[in-house]
Amino acid sequence: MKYQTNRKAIILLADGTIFYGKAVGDKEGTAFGEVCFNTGMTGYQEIFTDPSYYGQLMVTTNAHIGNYGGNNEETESGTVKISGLICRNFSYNYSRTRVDESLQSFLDKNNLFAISDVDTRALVAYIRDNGAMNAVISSDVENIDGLKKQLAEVPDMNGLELASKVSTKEAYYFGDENASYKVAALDLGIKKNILRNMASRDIYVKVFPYDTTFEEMNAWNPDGYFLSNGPGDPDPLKQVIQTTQDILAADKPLFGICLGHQIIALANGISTFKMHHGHRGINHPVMNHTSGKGEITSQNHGFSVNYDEAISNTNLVVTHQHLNDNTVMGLKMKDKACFSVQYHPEAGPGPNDATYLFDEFIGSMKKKTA
Ligand SMILES: NC(=O)CC[C@H](N)C(=O)O
Repeated sequence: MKYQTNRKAIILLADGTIFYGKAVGDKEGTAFGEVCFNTGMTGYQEIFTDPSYYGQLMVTTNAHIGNYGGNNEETESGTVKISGLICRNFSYNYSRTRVDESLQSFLDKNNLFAISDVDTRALVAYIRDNGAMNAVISSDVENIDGLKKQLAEVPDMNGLELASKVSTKEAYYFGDENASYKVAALDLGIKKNILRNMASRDIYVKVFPYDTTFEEMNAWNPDGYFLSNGPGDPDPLKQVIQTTQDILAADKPLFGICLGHQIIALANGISTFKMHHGHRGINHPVMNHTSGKGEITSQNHGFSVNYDEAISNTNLVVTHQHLNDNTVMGLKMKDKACFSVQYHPEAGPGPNDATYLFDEFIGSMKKKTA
């Protein structure tokens, strides 16, 4: 096993700024995407496999990545979804009892190009000041002009539809078919832990491709509907917005997480916008206006729901807000069994403050079936 790398690599940002690093495993490679950062101290495998990160270059702010290896159960989907990894110290060495392989071998299997030895603090400070932007990471350090040309062709995240890239092609089932509740989940890039959370609460889930209509899902006769998380801009997902409006018109219980939350806002005529650099980490503070308590939450989003439009919309109330910047974190419709959150109640980085939302979803289905 190797413990260090010597191959030079660069990060070239769309505005021309360059940072330097080294190619993990001495690999040659080039990867494009929107550069974003996650502040979680743990959970790197969950981050790398979260479909919501599809097409993004991930900067991890924790100084060490890979030191507890890789575990096949700690994934949010079957494959790595980030387009490239940027870190400070990549641990070729690892130590843990429940380990299946090194992080390097996990990333190699997934053909992920990663670079280490980067001044990630300077890079993150730069993104925080200048905003999220497209970038390229590459070992082809002599080819700056060529990389610049290719980078100019990478589409902007604003307006980009990506759910179709990660959604299942065929419907599938999750959980016990004799469970008390049946939920139809629209897969916009669903995380496995959402399915695990529902199955452990007596829910049998049927996961449908992102472009399934309400009629097709309703034919299975579910007790409730779920709109998942997922990558990209929510606004171009016109068919999903229509399906959501049809679910609401039929007065069925509906729960949405992250991209699903943004879709519920759009279905109510509230717009979304691209944030300056987004929220990605495992300790984001949120105010729950119903309980009056703060919650520590996991977040991963680069778009947000327009607060002024949400607060003046007569169909719904803003139930949760981010305590750092007051952005909309939760919505509830006044006369329908429909609610949503921008954060990830299913994530389990330590605090489990928000898992009560799955119980509330069951409560809303109980009322409907009673
Ligand atoms: N985790 C998610 O579902 C992310 C939603 C959306 N792609 C955003 O970046 O805001």
